[in-house]
Amino acid sequence: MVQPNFPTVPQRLGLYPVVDSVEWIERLLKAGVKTLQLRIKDKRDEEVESDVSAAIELGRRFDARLFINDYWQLAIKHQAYGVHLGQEDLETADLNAIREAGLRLGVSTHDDMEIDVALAARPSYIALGHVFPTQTKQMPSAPQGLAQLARHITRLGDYPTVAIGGISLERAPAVLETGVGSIAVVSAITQATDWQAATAQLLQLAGAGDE
Ligand SMILES: Cc1ncc(COP(=O)(O)OP(=O)(O)O)c(N)n1
Ligand SMILES: Cc1ncsc1CCOP(=O)(O)O
Ligand SMILES: [Mg+2]
Repeated sequence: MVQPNFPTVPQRLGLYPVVDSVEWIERLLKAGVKTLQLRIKDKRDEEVESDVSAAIELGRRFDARLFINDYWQLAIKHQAYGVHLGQEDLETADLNAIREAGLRLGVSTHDDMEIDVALAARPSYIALGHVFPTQTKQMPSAPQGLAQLARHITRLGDYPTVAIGGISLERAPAVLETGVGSIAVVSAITQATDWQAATAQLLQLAGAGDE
């Protein structure tokens, strides 16, 4: 079986909130979250650098696994725990630079072919999505559903995996049943009427990740 060729992550990353501000990062760290992502879209590096560096600093202070979405050069510059990249991002990012800087790498996939591409890069984890319909991001493909997710998890064996897309509190147990090591969520937390209660319940279900 293929092994990561990037610094490793725990096999189970647990609850993995994906949020778009330093304020959310700080709140979630204070709530006990240990794996999380700063996902700011469509801004220039100069516009996001102070947020990226503040989030990384917070992640370090709370001894958490903070991934930066897309902005891999800033992630290297400020020494993030890791970077998350999609399939198109893989075409332009300098993976050797990310590896040599000691950052973990997560890669998005949506089907078997994209899993082949991701495995060729041997990242630290592979994200599988979108599992259910989502309002958060326009997706060009159909949701893969639980049966396909379970098939992908079986295919990937011990490789660290993350499920994403439409995962609500109600759906989380069935997603975790597939054996996936982590559930990445946006709206389940950021749109919850009580985000603290939602985070606590999701942490209870998925855990904060292995040490
Ligand atoms: C954990 C996780 N999985 C998937 C994604 C999506 O990444 P990508 O396909 O590059 O799309 P954008 O998030 O950049 O719009 C993610 N961010 N995190
Ligand atoms: C960023 C991303 N990538 C695939 S689905 C998704 C959004 C997930 O958001 P939600 O948890 O609100 O469905
Ligand atoms: Mg991306």
